[in-house]
Amino acid sequence: MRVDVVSIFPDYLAPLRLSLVGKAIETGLIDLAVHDLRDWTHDRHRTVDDTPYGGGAGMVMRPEPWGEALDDLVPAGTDARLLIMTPSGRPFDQRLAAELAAEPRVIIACGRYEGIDARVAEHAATRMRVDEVSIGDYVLNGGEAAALVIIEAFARLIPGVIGNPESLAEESHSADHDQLLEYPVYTKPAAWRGLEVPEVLLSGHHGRITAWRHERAVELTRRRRPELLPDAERTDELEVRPAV
Ligand SMILES: Nc1ccc2ncsc2c1
Repeated sequence: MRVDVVSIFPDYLAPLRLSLVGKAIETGLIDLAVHDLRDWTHDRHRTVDDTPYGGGAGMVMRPEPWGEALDDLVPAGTDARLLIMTPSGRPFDQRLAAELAAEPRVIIACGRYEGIDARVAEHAATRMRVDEVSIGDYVLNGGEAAALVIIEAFARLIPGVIGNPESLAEESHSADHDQLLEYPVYTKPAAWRGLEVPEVLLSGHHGRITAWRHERAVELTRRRRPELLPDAERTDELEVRPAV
């Protein structure tokens, strides 16, 4: 898979050369190229922003550098998927991560300031698939952190990137795990600062361990993310219990 990232802070993407994604790059599973948007400017100050039409605070990223960058990175007739990082985008989730892991080519546009001129997405959509994507409802200074999150999330799903693919199976939000949150995990020592590992996990009884883990996953999901519960596991907190 080829991944291009365009940003005015390309060094922000340096961590991608480390750890899991870095290994995938070294082994050739991922071909990563990070570009400085200012390479597609032509004025002395390498200007990438301007004041917003209609007024308002802040600055907007000019369309011309983005247009030229995408022209160079995605020649006519190339099949590519453009992800534009923006707080007003569709929520990023594991389903989208899995979709992206299967793409041959992904370009990630990291917006800054008040955002990128809307015509960039509109024009790109005439010749490639475009998704405006958000990693959550909070304030960041730009899209670079989001690009790091999204690349890690889909890169680890590419076959061969993770050593043991079985470890993908039971992770929180994975389709194999009914979208439940992951159950609590423990390792040695069996007792630590007066806290014991749940006895069932030491029992060697795999059926009981599996059941206990599912119960803990449902309990955790019900408490922290009830909207993720499958219908079969939903119980109404205010459920009226018959008087004894
Ligand atoms: N502030 C903010 C929040 C989410 C997000 N996702 C991609 S860029 C971005 C920026």
